[in-house]
Amino acid sequence: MTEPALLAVRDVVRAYPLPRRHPLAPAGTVRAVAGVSLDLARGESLGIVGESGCGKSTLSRLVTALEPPDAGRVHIAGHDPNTLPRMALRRLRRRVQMVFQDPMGSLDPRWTVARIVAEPLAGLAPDVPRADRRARVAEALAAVGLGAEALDLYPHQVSGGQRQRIAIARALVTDPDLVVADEPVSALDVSVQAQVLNLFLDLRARRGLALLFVSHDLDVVRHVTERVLVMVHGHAVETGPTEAVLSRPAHPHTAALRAAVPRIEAAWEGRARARHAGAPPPPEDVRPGDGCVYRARCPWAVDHCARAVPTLEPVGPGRSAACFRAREVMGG
Ligand SMILES: Nc1ncnc2c1ncn2[C@@H]1O[C@H](COP(=O)(O)OP(=O)(O)OP(=O)(O)O)[C@@H](O)[C@H]1O
Repeated sequence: MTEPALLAVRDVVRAYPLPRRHPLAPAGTVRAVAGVSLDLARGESLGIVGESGCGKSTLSRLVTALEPPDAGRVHIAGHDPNTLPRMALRRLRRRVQMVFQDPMGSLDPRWTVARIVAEPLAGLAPDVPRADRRARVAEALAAVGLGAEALDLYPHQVSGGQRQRIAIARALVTDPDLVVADEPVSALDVSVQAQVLNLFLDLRARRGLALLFVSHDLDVVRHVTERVLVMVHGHAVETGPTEAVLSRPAHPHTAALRAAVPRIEAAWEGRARARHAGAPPPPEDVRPGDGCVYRARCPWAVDHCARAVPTLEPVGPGRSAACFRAREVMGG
């Protein structure tokens, strides 16, 4: 019998209530993820890219079963985590771990490194005897290049790069098959970003780890992933081998992301600031069933794009794009 895919995601949808602009305004929802499918095999790496607010983080919460989808399904190693009994869900969670953007925010400042890294073992792997936990923690720290001297330190006593290594060690301690990393280097100094990215590459090679890597930074995704999925307003609009997609985009949004990195960066930072001040309003130009999600911004849009919704169609080896004019965008 063939082994099921490590991760199989089909048409997942996740909607959130919109903040009301006025008490009398009708309640609405934003579809943060609007019907995305993806597959990931053991040892594979997939980058999820797109602008701020396109649904990358929501998608990563769905695939790690931190949230259930409103529609569609997520299967991890053949199991739907949202229907599993509690003990079976625990066993499955060991196999999928997450690394977040801000290690300062995701590591408890009152806990030692030893306790932080051991935490998933206590919660998800109660079968690992207490006496063995410290050895497992030391092994996970060694895997990220930290020695036993780190065990009794607190997060504020180490550098930003080391904090992210600790977060990665915590993700590795249950010996997962898949790590989902959500912007894991964007809070780090540029000088340490490369070290952490190389650590992900190294861990993949040594442990056969599958990696789902969320980032707004195309260069970062290019460095660490073999395949990429580009999102716009909750939709997957292009997917395929990373190098092929980023060097010769088939969707106008991929081309815009690639061409306008400084502009996108500025917008990303602006929105990140706005989010801290309160949730930014979602784009007004998109309604489900209202033609192509990208058409309002698309330099290539034609009348047809307002009448029909493009679906992902093959555009090359292992590649697909959701654009009626993909072949023209590719210049072929
Ligand atoms: N818990 C939530 N409650 C309400 N709205 C949410 C929630 N999480 C996400 N959203 C909304 O869903 C949309 C997608 O957000 P998400 O954080 O998934 O995007 P993102 O691409 O990861 O953005 P960023 O790069 O800024 O993190 C946004 O409009 C956001 O405001």
